[in-house]
Amino acid sequence: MAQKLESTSVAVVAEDVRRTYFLAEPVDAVDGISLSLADGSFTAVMGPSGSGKSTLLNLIGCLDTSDEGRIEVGGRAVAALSDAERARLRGTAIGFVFQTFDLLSRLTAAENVALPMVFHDSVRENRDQRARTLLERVGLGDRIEHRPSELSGGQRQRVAIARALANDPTLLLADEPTGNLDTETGAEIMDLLVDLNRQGTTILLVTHERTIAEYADHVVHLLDGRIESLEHLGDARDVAVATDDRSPIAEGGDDR
Ligand SMILES: Nc1ncnc2c1ncn2[C@@H]1O[C@H](COP(=O)(O)OP(=O)(O)OP(=O)(O)O)[C@@H](O)[C@H]1O
Repeated sequence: MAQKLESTSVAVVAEDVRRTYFLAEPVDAVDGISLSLADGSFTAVMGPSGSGKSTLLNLIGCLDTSDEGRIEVGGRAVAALSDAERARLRGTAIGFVFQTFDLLSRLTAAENVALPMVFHDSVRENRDQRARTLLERVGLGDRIEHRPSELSGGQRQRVAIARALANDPTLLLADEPTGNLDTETGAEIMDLLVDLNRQGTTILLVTHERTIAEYADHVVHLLDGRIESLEHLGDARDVAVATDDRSPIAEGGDDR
């Protein structure tokens, strides 16, 4: 088992990460979390409201910075990066999908998807072509010129996923991506995420729904900003998630 872990490349490492918010009184939103996600893994983060799920995701996604501890994404320690380097890492290696889709309402689906490519490819034709390809990949080849208001919730989330893939990230972070969708549409979005994961994208997803978490291979349960437990689902055989000592968390599956 240890051998398998050593041979697995790691997409994300968090070591004793802490984030405290100071309002009326200090809140330890993330209170010493250590975690390592293997390349190509699919992990869900669950926990009650306020347990630190979104804060953890935002720290890993370089949308926020930790007060203590170390986070590495794709082998790069994010604290050591300048603001510009961190923005570049966020814009190239990481894709984000949010509950509220966050599309620009005046832009078409293709324009929304092409937007993050502006800084990476100066040729408009290339961007347009890639946006079309990505929209086809998420099953929206016939909705390329539609604006968000002309799309269903599930279609909007597909556009958001295509946009998250714009710069070919290795890590996809999804915060309650099915939270605004009915059960059936949510299941379609999860099938799409499973497909992307099978094609190699590492996925870290926040959800409060057990049925959604069960699409992942691993579940991290948070409570009060700490990891309460880790769970390996189905036939997840690799030790894709490990805590501080990087040792296997559970009977990881060699004998399942
Ligand atoms: N910007 C902020 N300023 C102050 N406190 C914050 C801020 N963001 C989060 N918190 C607090 O940090 C704690 C963790 O919040 P977080 O949003 O990470 O929880 P969560 O598990 O994602 O919750 P939910 O399931 O309700 O979205 C909560 O107590 C919250 O009130």
